[in-house]
Amino acid sequence: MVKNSKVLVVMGVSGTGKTTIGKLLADQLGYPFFDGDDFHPEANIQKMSSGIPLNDLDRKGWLLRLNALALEHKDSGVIIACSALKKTYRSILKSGMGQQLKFIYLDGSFDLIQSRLASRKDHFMPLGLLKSQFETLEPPSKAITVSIAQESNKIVEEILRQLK
Ligand SMILES: Nc1ncnc2c1ncn2[C@@H]1O[C@H](COP(=O)(O)OP(=O)(O)OP(=O)(O)O)[C@@H](O)[C@H]1O
Ligand SMILES: O=C(O)[C@H](O)[C@@H](O)[C@H](O)[C@H](O)CO
Repeated sequence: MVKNSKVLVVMGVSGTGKTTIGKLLADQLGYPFFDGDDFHPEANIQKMSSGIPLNDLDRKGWLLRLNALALEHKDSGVIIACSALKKTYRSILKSGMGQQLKFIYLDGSFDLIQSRLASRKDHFMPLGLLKSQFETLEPPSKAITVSIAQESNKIVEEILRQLK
């Protein structure tokens, strides 16, 4: 229920639509939206921009910052876009949150995401890192899972339906 889970983390690989869907969802629910990309230290951005995937250590401090953001908005509500690729990353994000944090997993095929990323402009994440994103991904078993092979508004409608 939205009532119990006011902190919603929109997750999935690069280009799956976290920012697009997260913003629309935030508008619908009246919660602020934060893009995890804006919380990376500069070194992480440099690394990804030069085509090198982040490792667990690179992501640790970033995930802790996002956990602090989640805790800060525990009672008021927030939407956070974060890849949250591994189970251990999701544990860090969820720390101290219990049932008040829910993951929304945007599920899509490599080919579909590749084609969307190929036409996306002005973003630091190179297309070449998509393979490593899929290799790192451990799909969540307990998440609201929605296929991205549909129009954005339909995805949001389905998420809202599953949150009820
Ligand atoms: N449902 C959709 N239908 C068509 N295009 C979409 C859909 N969702 C997102 N897109 C497009 O796909 C591209 C990737 O979306 P977006 O930037 O929201 O993904 P992201 O998961 O936030 O990526 P990143 O993690 O790399 O920041 C964008 O160009 C966006 O406009
Ligand atoms: O965990 C990661 O490797 C990162 O979060 C990436 O997923 C990017 O930040 C994001 O997707 C940018 O496009």
